[in-house]
Amino acid sequence: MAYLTEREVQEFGFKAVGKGVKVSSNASIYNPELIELGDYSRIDDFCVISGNITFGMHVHIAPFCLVAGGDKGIIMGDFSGLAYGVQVFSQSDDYSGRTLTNPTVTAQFKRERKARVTVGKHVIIGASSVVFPGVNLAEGCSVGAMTLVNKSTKPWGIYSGNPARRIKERKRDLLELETQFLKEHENDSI
Ligand SMILES: CC(=O)SCCNC(=O)CCNC(=O)[C@H](O)C(C)(C)COP(=O)(O)OP(=O)(O)OC[C@H]1O[C@@H](n2cnc3c(N)ncnc32)[C@H](O)[C@@H]1OP(=O)(O)O
Repeated sequence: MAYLTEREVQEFGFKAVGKGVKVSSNASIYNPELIELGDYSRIDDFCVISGNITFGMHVHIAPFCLVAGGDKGIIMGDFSGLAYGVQVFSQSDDYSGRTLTNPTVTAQFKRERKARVTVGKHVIIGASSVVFPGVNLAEGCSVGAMTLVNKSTKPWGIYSGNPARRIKERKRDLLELETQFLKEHENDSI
């Protein structure tokens, strides 16, 4: 994958950018002045990243994801990630028929639902899943491929399906590995 150089990342105009951040030269980034990227976070090819967004450290966005932060924002915690083709929305049109829809129509004829999305620490979301506005994916959850997450989750569960259901408890072994990993990498410099 072709990533921007460290200097290009620094000069991109992000609100904040940590060390070791990688951004693909094939990603589409809008409103960089609203986007904060934590240490070692990585955005891969053909993603669209826009609006108010905060990534913690070691956040990974795999190819073909959409992260649409809008006004309300999307916050992703440390060590969280989106697999291929995940779409996270912080706003959506009114599908009931009470208003007009789509971005070619002015705001007075529409009623968009806008609400912040939070993706907790260590959350991983499987390929081609969709996350709706207002959802809080609590710390430690994993989400199976092709899942529709339309409601907030409780911590450390494995969720899948349409709509998402808690199918299993997620192990917390990774917390011990996190401690070891951070210890091993504490002297890394980039
Ligand atoms: C960066 C990268 O990782 S790139 C590759 C991206 N990887 C992915 O997207 C993989 C995500 N993983 C999954 O979807 C997995 O199936 C998991 C984590 C949801 C569950 O895996 P396991 O814990 O091994 O569960 P298991 O395979 O036993 O499935 C349990 C049940 O849930 C069902 N199920 C599993 N995954 C899904 C899913 N994504 N959607 C709907 N149902 C599912 C199974 O069919 C099974 O149902 P059954 O009991 O009626 O037979």
